[in-house]
Amino acid sequence: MNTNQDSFSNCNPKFFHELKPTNHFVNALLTDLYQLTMAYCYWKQGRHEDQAVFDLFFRKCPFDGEFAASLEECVRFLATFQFTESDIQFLKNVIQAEEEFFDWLRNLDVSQVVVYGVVEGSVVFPLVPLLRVEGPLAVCQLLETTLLNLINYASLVATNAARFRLAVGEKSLLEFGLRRAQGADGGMSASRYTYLGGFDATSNVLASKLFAIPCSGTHAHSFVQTFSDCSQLITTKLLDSNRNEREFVQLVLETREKLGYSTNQGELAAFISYAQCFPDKFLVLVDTYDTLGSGVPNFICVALCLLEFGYKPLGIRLDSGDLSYLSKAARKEISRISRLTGKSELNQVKIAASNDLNEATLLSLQQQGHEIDIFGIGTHLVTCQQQPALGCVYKLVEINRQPRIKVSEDISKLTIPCSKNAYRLYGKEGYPLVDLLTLETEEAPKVGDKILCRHPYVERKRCLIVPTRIEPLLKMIWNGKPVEPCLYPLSQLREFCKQEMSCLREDHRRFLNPTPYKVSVSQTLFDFIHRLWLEETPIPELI
Ligand SMILES: Nc1ncnc2c1ncn2[C@@H]1O[C@H](COP(=O)(O)OP(=O)(O)OP(=O)(O)O)[C@@H](O)[C@H]1O
Ligand SMILES: O=P(O)(O)OC[C@H]1O[C@H](OP(=O)(O)OP(=O)(O)O)[C@H](O)[C@@H]1O
Ligand SMILES: O=C(O)c1cccnc1
Ligand SMILES: [Mg+2]
Repeated sequence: MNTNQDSFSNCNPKFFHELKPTNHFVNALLTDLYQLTMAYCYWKQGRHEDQAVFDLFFRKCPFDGEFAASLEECVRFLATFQFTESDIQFLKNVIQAEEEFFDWLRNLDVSQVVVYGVVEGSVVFPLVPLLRVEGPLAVCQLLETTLLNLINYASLVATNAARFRLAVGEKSLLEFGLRRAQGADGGMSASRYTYLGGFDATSNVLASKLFAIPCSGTHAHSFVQTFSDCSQLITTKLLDSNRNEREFVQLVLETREKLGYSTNQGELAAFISYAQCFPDKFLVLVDTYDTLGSGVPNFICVALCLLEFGYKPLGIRLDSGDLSYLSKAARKEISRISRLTGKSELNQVKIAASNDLNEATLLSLQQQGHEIDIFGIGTHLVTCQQQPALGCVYKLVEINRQPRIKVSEDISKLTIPCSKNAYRLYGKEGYPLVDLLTLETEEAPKVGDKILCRHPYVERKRCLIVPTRIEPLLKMIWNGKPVEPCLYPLSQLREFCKQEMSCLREDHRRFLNPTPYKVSVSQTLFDFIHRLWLEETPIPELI
């Protein structure tokens, strides 16, 4: 397996003035038309400078917990937000507006915008703002679509990765999804945010370079198929670990003879060729012809000879069939030969498995028992087949210091009005117990106080908590310019994410019917919501 960890990180805060979105498509025009039509109406009404507050949050998730991801890209987007002359010329064809509106757009910037966000890699729960965006109404409105686009998939795929991590425990997880991802950006984002969510490496070379992710991979079936027999090998020799050139192919053929294997000759030639190129990274795909009848025996022959030459073979990859059965059978044969030859190092080789793996197959494999050490996962990871989109929304909660609410028949679609703060309250055992939303103007909750936490909508649901620790969740990340520190190396975010996961109580983490984590509001905010709710809903007259 080839692994490259010598990548650079582009997260140095010294380069704030050079901040640019990673994807060239991310700019002020990457938005929905309706943001611009609304902006025009605000401008016509002279309301574009009204002071607005928007919350970006999600309402429900399958996991009862998500990871916030892509905050760095939000900052990068804000750092370059402007309409270019060519954007303006294009927009003149799209919306009928007065010339002065386009002059206003031309000079628009986000210098008056303030953004608070939860730290990238945090576990976040429904209704808690991932971002709180404050500033002039029109420009805050214009940010909606792009911020949602940046956060939704990144957070979803990071969460999906964390679920795969939960399913396999400490085993290695490789991301193989580039070929199946939704376009180039989908592939790049998947590699980046699945690493954040707990994968160990990616096969995506560009993502490895740009985001400093360990790069890892094996080979495809085509490589095996191109060989017919050992006569195609350009040399029969190999340098041993002491740099002495020695006959290798003959030794492999003799080993095969001695062990009594009758295997596919082309496959054997392919494995020898791979070993000659990567003698210390020998991990080969064994299912091209017959996993147990040919692939595994061929691997064993070459691996034994590599050991003889002073190298440590890495292992095999299974890519079809019953992965539980095949991994156990392969391990058994490897152990048998290890005992037979007295080569105990052979027993240390790893078994990798791939082929349409998803959360359900991983959990089932755990139940059945298996000998797999490394899982390579592509399609189901990057496409998030279990929940293909995260439903973060961006809602107005305050205008000119006046609270705003969105009323809905569906109680889960009510918005929580006002500019708010969010706190995570921890209990005696050290686990987070609830997230508490308060009015921004309220005093912060204090450790040791008895705090009444109310369900935002259901009157009878409430609890008292005496927190042993309180973490404010929203930190200022943009104040007309980036607020330091807001950019962290991906590896640091990954560690943080791991730590966040381990802090969650077991019953919140389990796959089947997890206990919902409580997101509450203070008594003051509760009263506020319910008063506003009644005020904004007309009383129907029955006739
Ligand atoms: N022990 C197992 N328990 C549950 N699911 C498994 C197990 N082993 C493999 N799988 C899954 O079963 C599916 C098998 O795929 P499929 O029916 O296409 O056969 P295949 O092995 O890929 O055959 P092919 O030789 O055509 O590639 C894959 O999604 C794989 O992840
Ligand atoms: O199955 P995934 O989770 O997407 O993982 C990546 C897959 O991509 C590769 O083969 P590919 O699917 O291109 O061809 P194959 O299935 O015929 O081997 C690899 O062999 C895996 O099977
Ligand atoms: O390196 C691999 O084994 C690999 C990479 C991408 C997709 N499937 C497998
Ligand atoms: Mg496949």
